[in-house]
Amino acid sequence: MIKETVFKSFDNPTALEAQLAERIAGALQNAIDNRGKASLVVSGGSTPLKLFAELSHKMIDWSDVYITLADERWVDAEDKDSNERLVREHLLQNRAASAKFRGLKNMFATPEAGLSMATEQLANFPRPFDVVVLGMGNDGHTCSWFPCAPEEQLTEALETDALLCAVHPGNAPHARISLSRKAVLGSRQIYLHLVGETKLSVYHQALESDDPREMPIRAVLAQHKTPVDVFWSA
Ligand SMILES: O=C(O)[C@H](O)[C@@H](O)[C@H](O)[C@H](O)COP(=O)(O)O
Repeated sequence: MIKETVFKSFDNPTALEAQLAERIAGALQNAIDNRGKASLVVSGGSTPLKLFAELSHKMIDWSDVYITLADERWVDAEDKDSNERLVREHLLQNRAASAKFRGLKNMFATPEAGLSMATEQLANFPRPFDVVVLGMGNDGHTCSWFPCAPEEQLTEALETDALLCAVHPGNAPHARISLSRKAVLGSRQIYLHLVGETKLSVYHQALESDDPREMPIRAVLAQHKTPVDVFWSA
């Protein structure tokens, strides 16, 4: 059984997005005030789009904010499945247009071949990351730590000291590049952003054991090093 930390519940996604955007913007500006720059890691998928839009209007010093992704599908940045495309279209808009975004996809043919270049792209990011926003799939994956990936790839994602890893999920489209567990936990604050009853029951199932191979989100929930606040809305 995993001991739950902070769980915030909202009646609707709009209320959640307003509060989470406020929290993230506050943390980023605080980092800039204290350390001169800030870093933000966001997830792709469908859940965070309105959060991105809300954040993009916040009045903070966006030109001092470095943004990257928790994971990326190995597709071109214009592809409909690209997480970078989502970030460009929904987050790097309005006031946030001046943020420094570095994506994870590059010109190499595979994520394995592109790992070093992607790692170099993140070299000047403030670490630990100030804020990491994660999503969760209905199979209990987060980032691209898929339970259906070959065992050695999941082991690598969960155990490597490297920043990034390559994953080929068995049951999800596209090869992926993903932050490792160590990279994600190397942050000041993690938010887990969940919407809907299905995600709530998957989350409760995740809390029942600490075996991350079955449900890799447990690798984030079953630790005490980095604070994880769960933001859930109906
Ligand atoms: O590229 C991705 O797919 C993500 O980064 C992934 O980890 C996502 O956060 C979850 O799959 C939830 O996705 P939804 O928000 O679409 O449910």
